[in-house]
Amino acid sequence: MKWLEIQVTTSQEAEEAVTGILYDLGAGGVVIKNPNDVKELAQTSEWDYFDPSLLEEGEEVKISAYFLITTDITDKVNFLKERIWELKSFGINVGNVKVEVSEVDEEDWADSWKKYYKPLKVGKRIVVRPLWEEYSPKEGEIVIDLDPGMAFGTGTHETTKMCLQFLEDIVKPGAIVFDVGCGSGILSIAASKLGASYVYGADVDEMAVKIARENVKLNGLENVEIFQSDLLKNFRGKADVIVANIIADAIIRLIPDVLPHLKEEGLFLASGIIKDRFEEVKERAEEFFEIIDMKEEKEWLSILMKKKG
Ligand SMILES: C[S@@+](CC[C@H](N)C(=O)[O-])C[C@H]1O[C@@H](n2cnc3c(N)ncnc32)[C@H](O)[C@@H]1O
Repeated sequence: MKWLEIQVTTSQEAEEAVTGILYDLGAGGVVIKNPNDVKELAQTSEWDYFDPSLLEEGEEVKISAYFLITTDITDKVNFLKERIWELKSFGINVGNVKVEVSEVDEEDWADSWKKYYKPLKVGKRIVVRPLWEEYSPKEGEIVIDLDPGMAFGTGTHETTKMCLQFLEDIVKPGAIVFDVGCGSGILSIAASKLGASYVYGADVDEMAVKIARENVKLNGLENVEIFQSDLLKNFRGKADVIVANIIADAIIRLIPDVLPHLKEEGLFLASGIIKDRFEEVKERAEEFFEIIDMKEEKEWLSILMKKKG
């Protein structure tokens, strides 16, 4: 299968914002090559082998986004350039920006991020282990085996990390958990390993459903069911915890449907909210929920809510 790649070379400072723009444009996948992440990983990790050539790269970040070949790429590139120009006008140093478009085979990019992806400890107990890496768990650790393929959810993104940290605290033994927008299945798998009695995870994207199912199998879990759904449409029953790590627009659309699917004392964890959109999400959420906790990393927010008293 052929894809169109838009590769943006930009500064460290603009990485998050440019990545957000590429996701907004509907990228089917985004691969970020940030030499600083690799350097940090090399210093802090305990892995036996590290490809030294990865340390030789400079400071510039390369963000590659992949689009179906049918996409009108000229419109996307023009929109991207305008938005980058806007960032500049807000005083963000975007560096020496380069935007390049090329045609690539799926196999070429679907695997290219793997060398940047190593076992990752998130929160107090969870370790996300890419399928191709060895890891010996320490006492008390919960290991999630994962091959995210082209689905979102490696555990490295702030929004996923914050969800995992929250789940560690809120998933009680025997809980029923709904994972809306499950991507690679990472949060569903985490919920199951944290003691949930049953987990339902769904994604609108067929590819994500397939990948999540494979990851559930890989982890040998029998209490996680993955299916296709637009938000909560195909979910039945009520949950103790509903987690949704999607973009702000989807969260706003989802909010009114959450309450009928939540048990009386249930918790709703909404993530993937870019700070600029917080007020909008909060206003809608507070019609139904009380915000009881929040986490913030870089420009992202995760909000924990319970039914209004
Ligand atoms: C940011 S990713 C989160 C993946 C994973 N849950 C994680 O935390 O890493 C958002 C996921 O939501 C899915 N998604 C977007 N809109 C959706 C919708 N309307 N209904 C269900 N899933 C949706 C996307 O396909 C994507 O897999």
